[in-house]
Amino acid sequence: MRLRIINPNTTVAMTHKIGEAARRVATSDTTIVATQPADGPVSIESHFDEAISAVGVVEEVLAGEKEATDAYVIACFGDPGLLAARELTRAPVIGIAEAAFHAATLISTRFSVVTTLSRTAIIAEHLLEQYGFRHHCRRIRAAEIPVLDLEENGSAALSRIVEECRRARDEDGIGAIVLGCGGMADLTDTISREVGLPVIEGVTAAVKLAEALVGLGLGTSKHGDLAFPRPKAFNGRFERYSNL
Ligand SMILES: NC(=O)NC1=NC(=O)NC1=O
Repeated sequence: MRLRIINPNTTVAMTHKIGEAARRVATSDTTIVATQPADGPVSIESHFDEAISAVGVVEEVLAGEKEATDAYVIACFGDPGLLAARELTRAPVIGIAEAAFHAATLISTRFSVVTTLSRTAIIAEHLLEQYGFRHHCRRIRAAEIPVLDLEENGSAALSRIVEECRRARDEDGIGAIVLGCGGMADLTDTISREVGLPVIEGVTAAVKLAEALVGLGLGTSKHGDLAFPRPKAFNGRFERYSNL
């Protein structure tokens, strides 16, 4: 199968990191295509960044539809553009937050999230509510690191994430920790060893869920609200979306 993993921000180094993490867990007959939009924010740390990045996600799904793509992963913890992307394809589209929450509830009754900046915590909170996992999550913590610090060798990012994971382990009464950023895709093993709890990271969880859905012959339902958008005219810079 061909899996397109979309980094919704425009930082190529993070796309490569996400792609490598995905390839480490994918089966031998899964081809991973890791991409990012040409236009958009270098990192996603606010509602505004999310809104702009959703257009890039849509562009990447439209591109994937021209290449016989079997599944898509949206590799940003806010799952930007997830439902819009699902309307554009019959393939499964999985967000890394949604995937991580599902995986966490299958191995623990309670989990905490450790994300980047506390101002993005509300985005994860909204997703927990939307996906029905609110009562499984004890707390959404932030290591207070800008997303792109995760790309800086020698930054304090890893130590701050580990510290916050240790606090979650000791204070939250949980069985697992969810890492709240696609940029943490390469940190799972290190953090799990340091903290001594199962650590779930959304990129790898989403890849395996995508493989499972494709293996079951399941894709995005076209009955109801995820049907293809009604053809219509779009004006201005979005004219290319007319009558999709
Ligand atoms: N909570 C987050 O840090 N989300 C993210 N921002 C990005 O640019 N990628 C993410 O996964």
